[in-house]
Amino acid sequence: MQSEPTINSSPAKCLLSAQHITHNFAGQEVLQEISLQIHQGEVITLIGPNGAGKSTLLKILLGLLKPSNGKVWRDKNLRIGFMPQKIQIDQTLPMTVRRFLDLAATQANKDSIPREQVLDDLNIEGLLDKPIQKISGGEMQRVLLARALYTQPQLLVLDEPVQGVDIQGQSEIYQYLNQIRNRYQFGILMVSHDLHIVMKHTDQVLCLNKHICCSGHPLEVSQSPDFITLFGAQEPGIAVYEHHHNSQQCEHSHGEGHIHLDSPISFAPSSKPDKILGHSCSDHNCGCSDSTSSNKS
Ligand SMILES: Nc1ncnc2c1ncn2[C@@H]1O[C@H](COP(=O)(O)OP(=O)(O)OP(=O)(O)O)[C@@H](O)[C@H]1O
Repeated sequence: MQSEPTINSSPAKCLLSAQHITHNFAGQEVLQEISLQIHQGEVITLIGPNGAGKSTLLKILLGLLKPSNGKVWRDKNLRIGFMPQKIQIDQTLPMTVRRFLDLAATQANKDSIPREQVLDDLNIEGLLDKPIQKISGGEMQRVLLARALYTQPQLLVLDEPVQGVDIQGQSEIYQYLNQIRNRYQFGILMVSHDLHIVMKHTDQVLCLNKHICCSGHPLEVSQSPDFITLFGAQEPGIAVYEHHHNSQQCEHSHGEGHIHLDSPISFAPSSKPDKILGHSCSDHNCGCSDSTSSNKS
């Protein structure tokens, strides 16, 4: 049984819950009986091979796709910042990065991350007046992340956020996500193929191959036979992040007065992003079981 995520020893608020999601495309089953929950301040990473159903599951959780069966519940008025895997923009559309970001901007509130800070943190100021079609793949990832943050999210949903980013940039993005999660208590759900970096910056790993093969703390998942079958054993030199809890307080997930930021991350102009690239909660009651939106078909 998973322990409840805590912020200052109080159970963290559930942001989203999916129960028994199944999905078929033209009669072919691509998701089977998926259940999960995401809480405030929690990072869940979805891993799985190509075609495992990761993007399909995200679309269902976001409400962009109706599942063939199952229910998705979202907290009332939940603001979700979504970073898609890729985005198609017409080459002839006259659109600067600034305009692209402003289209996503919503009214700031006292708990939200300031837009100027997002631009500064992600080192985007120098890109603002460029046509969006002219920026590099790695720059685009930073712009897409900034766009997701401009929506003042309570939940960030990131589909392969480091795709196309160089190794240093990948590490910077994951560290940055970790910092802002600690500071603003977002929930984060992300898809990644990058196992050992992800392991360091996630609370729960959910390993998907149409169904949930294994899930839980990164250390447990990395030793699970199902995980090893899918991804192979982790090399001895790869350190898996250990996240220590006790029943009273979480060392890493903190509310006011308990913020532990790592050293500030800077996305150095010299780092030229180039071409590179949970748990199953069915047994874990977070109080979200009252489903308000049934998508049963
Ligand atoms: N709109 C669609 N119509 C029919 N089949 C689809 C559709 N979208 C996805 N699929 C199929 O569903 C399966 C899961 O696709 P999905 O994109 O969710 O996988 P994924 O885990 O995100 O893969 P990847 O790691 O390659 O991005 C694949 O077999 C894919 O071909």
